[in-house]
Amino acid sequence: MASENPPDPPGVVLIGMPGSGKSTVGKLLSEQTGLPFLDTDALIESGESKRLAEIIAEHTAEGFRTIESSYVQSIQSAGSVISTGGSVCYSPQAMQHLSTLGTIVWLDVSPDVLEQRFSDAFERGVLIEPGTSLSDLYHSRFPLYEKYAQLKIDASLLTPPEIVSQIRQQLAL
Ligand SMILES: Nc1ncnc2c1ncn2[C@@H]1O[C@H](COP(=O)(O)OP(=O)(O)OP(=O)(O)O)[C@@H](O)[C@H]1O
Ligand SMILES: O=C(O)C1=C[C@@H](O)[C@@H](O)[C@H](O)C1
Ligand SMILES: [Mg+2]
Repeated sequence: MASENPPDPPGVVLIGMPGSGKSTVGKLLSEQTGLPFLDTDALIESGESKRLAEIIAEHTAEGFRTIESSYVQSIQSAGSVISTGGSVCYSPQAMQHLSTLGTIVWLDVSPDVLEQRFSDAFERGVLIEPGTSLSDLYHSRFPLYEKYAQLKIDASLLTPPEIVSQIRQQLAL
């Protein structure tokens, strides 16, 4: 787990698997704390004027990672709540930049629960190899999320308000 001191001003950066609740929890945390909200997936879609699935289809998974990394590195909003895309963990440069914008909080949700939340991973444009399960993806990304997270929330059995409450308590927000 990363151990850098939280940045000032106290932003929050949410990372984790697709479907782990980063966007849902991020919006709620922003509403409760008054910190501005930014979703990097929305930033990319708006910048490219295309849906994520279209961008991935056009540029391949590797191309999407490069695009995502570039958008994330352009963010200047320290002191915000930033919900990231699940694949941002593949870019060390993006993760380094995010660590200057806020405390990196990992919403860890088990593959079983993720499966129940959505079954259309391919349609959503998740960077997952055909024939690979969400569970495989979870286990392959686990070490990356663990490496960059400064705070891990075991979020499988919690509601969004409960997750927000834990984050606020842990970060004194
Ligand atoms: N704690 C939770 N309990 C139950 N359902 C949840 C929880 N958090 C999110 N959800 C639901 O799971 C789905 C995915 O949530 P959300 O879009 O916030 O995930 P995400 O991490 O932002 O995914 P992505 O990486 O694809 O952007 C939504 O339908 C949302 O309502
Ligand atoms: O986890 C992933 O591979 C992704 C998650 C989404 O949030 C998007 O960032 C994109 O569709 C890739
Ligand atoms: Mg999201």
